[in-house]
Amino acid sequence: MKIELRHFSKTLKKRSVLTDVSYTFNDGAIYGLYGINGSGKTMLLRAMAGLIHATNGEVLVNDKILHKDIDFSPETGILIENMSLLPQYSAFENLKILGKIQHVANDADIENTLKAVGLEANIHEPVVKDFSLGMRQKLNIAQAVFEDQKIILLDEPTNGLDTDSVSKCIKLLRKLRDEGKLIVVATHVAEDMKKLADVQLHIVEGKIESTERVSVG
Ligand SMILES: Nc1ncnc2c1ncn2[C@@H]1O[C@H](COP(=O)(O)OP(=O)(O)OP(=O)(O)O)[C@@H](O)[C@H]1O
Repeated sequence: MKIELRHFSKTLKKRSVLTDVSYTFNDGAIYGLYGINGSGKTMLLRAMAGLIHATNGEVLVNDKILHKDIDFSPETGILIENMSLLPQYSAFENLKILGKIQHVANDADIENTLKAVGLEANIHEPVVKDFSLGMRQKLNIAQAVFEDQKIILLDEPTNGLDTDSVSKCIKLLRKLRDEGKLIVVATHVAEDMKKLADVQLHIVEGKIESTERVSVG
């Protein structure tokens, strides 16, 4: 798996939100996008997921150009802000319904993923009625990974999570990394970045200002 940005630029309302970004993301690593609010982390994830069109340049997923050769990669799992969960259904049912689109995950996969994110006690509770912010976030993480997606793009996955849950999330992502997935996580929390990312990308004003390969657990 590989995602390649080639001179990717995006202008919104006459403002450049991503400027000439070129970078290749490879599998078997966790990449951390780190930068202040508004620096362009979410936009970069959106570009990689095929959720925005380039003003200039292109994104290739496994050498296929997004919006030309393919619209999006079916092997990509995403957590981007304002995800919609079905409020009247339980965590288990939400994943079951999503899973019907691709038929990759079975009930055991769903239960195992919900356990890995720390939702085992709550999987059959109605979502909106009973779920806290952190519980909803865990379910968002679960939906991004439960179908064995080879590429996982997560925007601020630790938002709303307590310390134990952050550790669980990190453990899960490292396990997936070790299985050979390509993982990209955007965060403005320096501590999470240090614990998680094999490669840190510092995003400043819509550009990758620097990259650093570090060695984590
Ligand atoms: N629909 C839009 N129209 C115009 N500008 C936008 C739009 N959406 C986002 N932007 C701008 O794009 C820039 C990058 O936003 P982005 O959401 O990628 O930042 P971010 O690094 O993810 O920030 P945060 O840490 O707050 O989530 C910001 O300056 C933002 O104001």
